[in-house]
Amino acid sequence: MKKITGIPASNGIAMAKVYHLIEPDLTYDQTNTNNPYDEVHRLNDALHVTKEDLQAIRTHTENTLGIEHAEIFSAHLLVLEDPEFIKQIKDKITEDHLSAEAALDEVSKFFMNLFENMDNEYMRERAADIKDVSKRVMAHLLGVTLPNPALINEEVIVVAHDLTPSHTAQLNRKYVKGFATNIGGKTSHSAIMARSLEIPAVVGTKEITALTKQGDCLIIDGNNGQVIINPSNELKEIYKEKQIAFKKQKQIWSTLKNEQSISKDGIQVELAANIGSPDDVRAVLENGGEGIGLYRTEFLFMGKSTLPSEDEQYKAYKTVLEAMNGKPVIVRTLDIGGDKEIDYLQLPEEMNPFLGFRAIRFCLENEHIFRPQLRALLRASVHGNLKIMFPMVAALEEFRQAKGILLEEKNALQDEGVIVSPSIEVGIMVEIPSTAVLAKQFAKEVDFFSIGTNDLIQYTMAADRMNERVAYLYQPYHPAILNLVHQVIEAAHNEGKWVGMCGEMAEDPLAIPLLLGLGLDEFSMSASSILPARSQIRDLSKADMEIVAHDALAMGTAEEVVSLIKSKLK
Ligand SMILES: C=C(OP(=O)(O)O)C(=O)O
Ligand SMILES: [Mg+2]
Repeated sequence: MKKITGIPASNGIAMAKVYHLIEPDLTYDQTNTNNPYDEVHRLNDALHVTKEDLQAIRTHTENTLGIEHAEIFSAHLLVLEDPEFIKQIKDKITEDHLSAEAALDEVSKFFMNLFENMDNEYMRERAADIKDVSKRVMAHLLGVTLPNPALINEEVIVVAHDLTPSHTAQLNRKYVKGFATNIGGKTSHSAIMARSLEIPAVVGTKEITALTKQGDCLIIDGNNGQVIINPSNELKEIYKEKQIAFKKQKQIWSTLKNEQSISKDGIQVELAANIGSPDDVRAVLENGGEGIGLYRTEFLFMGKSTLPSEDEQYKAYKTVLEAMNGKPVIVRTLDIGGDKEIDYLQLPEEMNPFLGFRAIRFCLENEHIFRPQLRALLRASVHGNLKIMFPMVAALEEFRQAKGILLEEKNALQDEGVIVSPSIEVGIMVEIPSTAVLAKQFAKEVDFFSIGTNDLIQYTMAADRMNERVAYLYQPYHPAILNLVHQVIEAAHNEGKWVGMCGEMAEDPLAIPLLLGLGLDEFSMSASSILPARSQIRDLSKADMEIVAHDALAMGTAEEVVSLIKSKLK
């Protein structure tokens, strides 16, 4: 038995077998061969088993996650069956006497290069398919096993160095009972995903992959970050009790499902949810969400091999708007970059991806991707209460340009006779310090702000949100952050605009009293945090919290702020 501690990322307790989601080393030594015949034979075998793997994954994915998620594997099968691709690999073996591994590597790199440089989006996307298929064939040639998260069919806790959003998109909630990762923080996407799937997670453990092996028994406590490897029977019993207690607490919270989010002294706020796909709406409604405060649309673009069409997007937005039945739904336009990669877009690697070509910067330069998304949103707007939000806005010109494109598309649709809602609010995320500092000027032009503290904290403190070594500097309660939040709320209220927060800070029980005191109008969080937050707010007096917040703004360190809140919450 061994205990380690990581960063608690999603509430709840899980106990199950370890499933290692670890990418193996695919480097090879042998580059030449004296037996081309044997090498071709090895290649044929590897192609054959890869095909069987892909067919099995496709069927399983289709049955568990739906046909849309399975499409990517059909595209991969097409690559595998491409006669030209296979012929060239075999020629390299028979004519140049390369080993099967070297021949596969050379030919797939050649085709990837060719497709990446084509002036055709569709062909560029094929490069990502080739990369994926070659990886599978290579693994078979080397006799190593690639993880296939889509094939999990028993209860497990996924253990990984990190979980990419495309990995998490393939996970089946029925079987995956929790995550534990080496790296990441509370606001890394694996953590956010765990919360939206409502499964316990502990991230940033540094060494969980090294300390466990496939099939070990694991307990993770997402409430305090504890991870126990191969626990004693006694400890298993203790944790079973804890699981029961947590369930009971959830039942008490559930009585607040249809209640208002109103403080002890009668001030009402809105408790909304962050979602990543239409499937998440069910949990929002079950947890008494009063709206969607952030729909992260990038997940529509991930876990597949091509861009989603305008119609596909329209259907997703319409589904969410209809399901929310007139409650506000804030849809954020595509926010890729940073840790959110989309393979088929083939974006060049950057030295500092979090400071690079991402989100609104990418969309404004790729109108062929931005405009269809805006059209899909405008068309869907008649099905509910839509608000559109632009991510990572650093300068007023970006907002003006994005809004200009939105208006052009609105006019174009109306000219085509399409009805568009006349009352769509258009706002921005405040997640870059320049925008928080200039909130007064922005507030004259936007309809609302939603503060994205996940990024605002990392940019203000210059501390990567993914890096557990600088996690000590990633301080939501730092007076610098509180002063920025205060400034944004004041600027908006002076212009009669409202302010929400969709960063993870909005669900933090220590931050909620301060945010209420600072006058935040809307708190958007993972669905499972809504009821505990409602319970907390109903016990707080806004007038008292205004005094606490005022004192906190004048403090010098996060530690002082935390002691202040703790003393007031006793
Ligand atoms: C909500 C935010 O956006 P994301 O976590 O998707 O970057 C944020 O930055 O706070
Ligand atoms: Mg962000």
